[in-house]
Amino acid sequence: MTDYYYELIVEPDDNLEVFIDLLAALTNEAIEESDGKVIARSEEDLIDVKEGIEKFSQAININCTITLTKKENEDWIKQYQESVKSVEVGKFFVRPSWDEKKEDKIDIIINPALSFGSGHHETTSSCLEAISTYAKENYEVLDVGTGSGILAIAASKLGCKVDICDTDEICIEDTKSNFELNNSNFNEAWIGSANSVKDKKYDMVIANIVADVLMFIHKDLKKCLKDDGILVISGILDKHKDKVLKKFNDLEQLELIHKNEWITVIFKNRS
Ligand SMILES: C[S@@+](CC[C@H](N)C(=O)[O-])C[C@H]1O[C@@H](n2cnc3c(N)ncnc32)[C@H](O)[C@@H]1O
Repeated sequence: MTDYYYELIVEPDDNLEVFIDLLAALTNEAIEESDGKVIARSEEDLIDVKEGIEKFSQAININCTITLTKKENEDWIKQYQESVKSVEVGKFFVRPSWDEKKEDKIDIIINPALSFGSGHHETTSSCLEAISTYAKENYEVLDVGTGSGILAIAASKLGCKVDICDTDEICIEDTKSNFELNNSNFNEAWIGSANSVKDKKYDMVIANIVADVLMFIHKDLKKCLKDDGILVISGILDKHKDKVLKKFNDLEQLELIHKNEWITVIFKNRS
């Protein structure tokens, strides 16, 4: 990338379309139309293009304001990368791959992508806290609605054996890539939800979805818990807290984490 680029702004009093066609013909760069102006930007100096347009506007007798400015080139990729922040939560340090890891924390790499779960959202960070506190080595864990896979990766880095599911196929693909990126392993992955679990029972089930879906799949979540298994549910706006707690009152509430308007609840199955 060069240190500078050139911006040519052409503002005719009339017949803008003709000037758009001319500018498109005179330069290989993408051009932009905005508020009666046509703009070209290039790392070339565009002086010849400017002169060509001046001659043309004189020839067809249309008054045209033409400005050519040399501008400093920004490093957009660097700026974008700097806008994606790492986040420290519980035992974990979640970072994009271009940031340094933190020595005293468990490293999780998540690069920005379409799937939900960068660690910044209150619901994800509360679940990471819950995993920090309640997940134990060799636990069988199911992550329902895995998104980017962040929670499953966190559990796997604590020595748990994780299964993952999401109704969105893209999330399953993203999660698989993120496991690779983190040199971690999962056990089983499927497109779908907790109702696909047949006889398996888990030490811990995590579901960061939304209140109505959690209530809808309540029986499926409970069914795949071991007798004293831990259930973490999140994605619940505090205005839905009472109805969700009522639905899940067949489990013992261990903890409720409140972050801004979001709540996360940790339950223990009643044997
Ligand atoms: C809020 S994101 C959570 C992502 C990640 N687990 C986290 O904590 O950041 C919710 C995810 O649940 C998935 N989802 C929605 N309904 C679901 C259902 N009934 N069963 C499984 N996954 C579901 C969505 O596709 C989405 O990826």
